[in-house]
Amino acid sequence: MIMEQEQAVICITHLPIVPHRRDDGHKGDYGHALIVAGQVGMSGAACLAGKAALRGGAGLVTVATPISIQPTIAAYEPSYLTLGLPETHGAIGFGALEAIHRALHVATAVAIGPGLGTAEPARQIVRALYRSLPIPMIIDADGLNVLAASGDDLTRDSGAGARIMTPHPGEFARLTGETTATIQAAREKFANEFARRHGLTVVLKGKETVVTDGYRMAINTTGNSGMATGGTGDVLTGLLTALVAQKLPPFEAAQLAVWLHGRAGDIAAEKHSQPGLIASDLLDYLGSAWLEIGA
Ligand SMILES: NC(=O)C1=CN([C@@H]2O[C@H](COP(=O)(O)OP(=O)(O)OC[C@H]3O[C@@H](n4cnc5c(N)ncnc54)[C@H](OP(=O)(O)O)[C@@H]3O)[C@@H](O)[C@H]2O)[C@@H](O)CC1
Ligand SMILES: Nc1ncnc2c1ncn2[C@@H]1O[C@H](COP(=O)(O)OP(=O)(O)O)[C@@H](O)[C@H]1O
Repeated sequence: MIMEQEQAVICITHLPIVPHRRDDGHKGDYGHALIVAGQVGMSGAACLAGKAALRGGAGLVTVATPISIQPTIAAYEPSYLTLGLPETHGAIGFGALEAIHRALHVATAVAIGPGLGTAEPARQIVRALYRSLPIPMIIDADGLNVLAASGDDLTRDSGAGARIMTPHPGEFARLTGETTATIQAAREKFANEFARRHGLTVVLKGKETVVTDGYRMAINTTGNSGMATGGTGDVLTGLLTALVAQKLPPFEAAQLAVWLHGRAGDIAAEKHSQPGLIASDLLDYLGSAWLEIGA
């Protein structure tokens, strides 16, 4: 198999270096994560991603969301900022792109997609940001679904920043045009080929999450089936965005994020059982996972 000749698959047991926090550090040193997420009925996705970005160590986190759910999201966690976006039928509207652009001057990484919906404004906004945003961007959930609907056109402008996609197998099937079963039968191969062809980092989620930039590949060793519950992917998106906002390179940030996320899931399962695990439990145990690796 070509992949085996070109690269060794490594298990994530040797983690990248944890972002250093200087004794005299201040919040401006640890990046500003901007999370564009949520619609009416899916405010939870934005809350989970926003709080996970805080637990990932970002100095500042802003959750940008349709204005009608901004108060709900703000009430969930006082430690992040919120930005109310123009909306249509409870999901982001066309005017949101301008508002996001105004917020971008402070951001060091952006995530888009959790709970966002797939209506036309979301499609146009995701595509526009994907194509040209000069800073790193994490694309998840509905962000991936709207890009999948663009067919094979995943080209970007020359000044565009790094892109990291975090599909579950169903989303990756939509992106590639394969069936979920086909993807699952050769996860490393499909993730590697896609990442290389489009010049981005892919985090193909599920048991033994695959992380690849098309040249290097790592397989995660943490996590459990209790994490197969709504919202755990939104937590990963926020955590990963925080690490990228702190200037970790995408491949390293993705390895560290999936390891910490899975480890928080394993600790949560020890405390609450696998069936009893819910996504917000991961937020409670991310700190314990960080401590295990000396942070
Ligand atoms: N609290 C909140 O606000 C929450 C909000 N959320 C938000 O909801 C939005 C929709 O996201 P979603 O993942 O629920 O739906 P979607 O991608 O359309 O999947 C539908 C189909 O895809 C497949 N499939 C899914 N997973 C698979 C897997 N691992 N492996 C294989 N196949 C898999 C599966 O197809 P099947 O296997 O049934 O044929 C399934 O029926 C999104 O914006 C998200 O952020 C959620 O995060 C929940 C908490
Ligand atoms: N059986 C499993 N073993 C390990 N990790 C899992 C398992 N099932 C789900 N996960 C993890 O849980 C998360 C689920 O994300 P996702 O499918 O996007 O859910 P959601 O859209 O509800 O947030 C991923 O990080 C995935 O790797």
